[in-house]
Amino acid sequence: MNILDKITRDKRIEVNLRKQLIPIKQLEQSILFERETISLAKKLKESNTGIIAEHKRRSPSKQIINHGLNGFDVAKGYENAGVCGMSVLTDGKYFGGSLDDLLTARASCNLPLLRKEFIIDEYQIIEAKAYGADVILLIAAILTKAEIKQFSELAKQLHLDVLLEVHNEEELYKSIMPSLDMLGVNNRNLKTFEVSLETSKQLSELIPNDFVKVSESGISNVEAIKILQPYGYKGFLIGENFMKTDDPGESATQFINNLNR
Ligand SMILES: O=C(O)c1ccccc1NCC(=O)[C@H](O)[C@H](O)COP(=O)(O)O
Repeated sequence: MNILDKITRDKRIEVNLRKQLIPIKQLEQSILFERETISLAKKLKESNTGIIAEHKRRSPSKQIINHGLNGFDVAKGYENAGVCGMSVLTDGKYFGGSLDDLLTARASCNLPLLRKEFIIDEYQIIEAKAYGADVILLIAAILTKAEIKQFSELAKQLHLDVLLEVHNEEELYKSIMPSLDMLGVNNRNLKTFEVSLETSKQLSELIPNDFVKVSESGISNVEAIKILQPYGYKGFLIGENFMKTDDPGESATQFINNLNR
């Protein structure tokens, strides 16, 4: 059983409980459900830097990254740094995140917010909208082609952008469909947790130009971005590199300043 199998096994139990606690009708009545969303894909297309900065407290590969930060400061700091969007991990068991982290980010900034979650049920997409997200993540490795279609079409009806994440060619081929906005290549091998930019390089030419290309994980310096931009990547998802510092916003500011130099 790999880490994604374990996470999705636990997620099914969690989502079934959540559905009983807060029915869909109640989510649909939340104030944020009516909010006009902001397109991350559009922001990335218009940007020269393309940074999506993540709120990530811990992870299966690194354990604790940073537990002591105030979510408000992180979101405000990222916004002041000039990032294009913010990713908020909402999984509790493996990443120490929560939907409260998403709400805090929503209350603190006007960035497009990605709900970084292991989505296996339509309920989580409605929940994402009700808690202020603008974008959802769909992970090809844990979904069938039919689920990717069903979930991405629901997201589009709710005016949410869709970032579809792949790790290899097979996942990419099964996923390409018009209801996606961004295709993300995850550089982290989920069996070994090793990260390699080669994954992004190798898959780039197989991604049709209709989608905004995003490279995810293991990006720890500006050089990595300079290497990936010629492969057509417009978005760069960075978590640990910013979150391991005492001031992720300041770290993102310095990173973007270096990128613009
Ligand atoms: O980060 C992990 O260890 C991890 C393990 C299993 C599934 C997903 C995982 N991470 C989620 C992400 O995709 C990253 O948080 C994101 O791409 C940022 O990565 P990084 O910049 O390397 O923190």
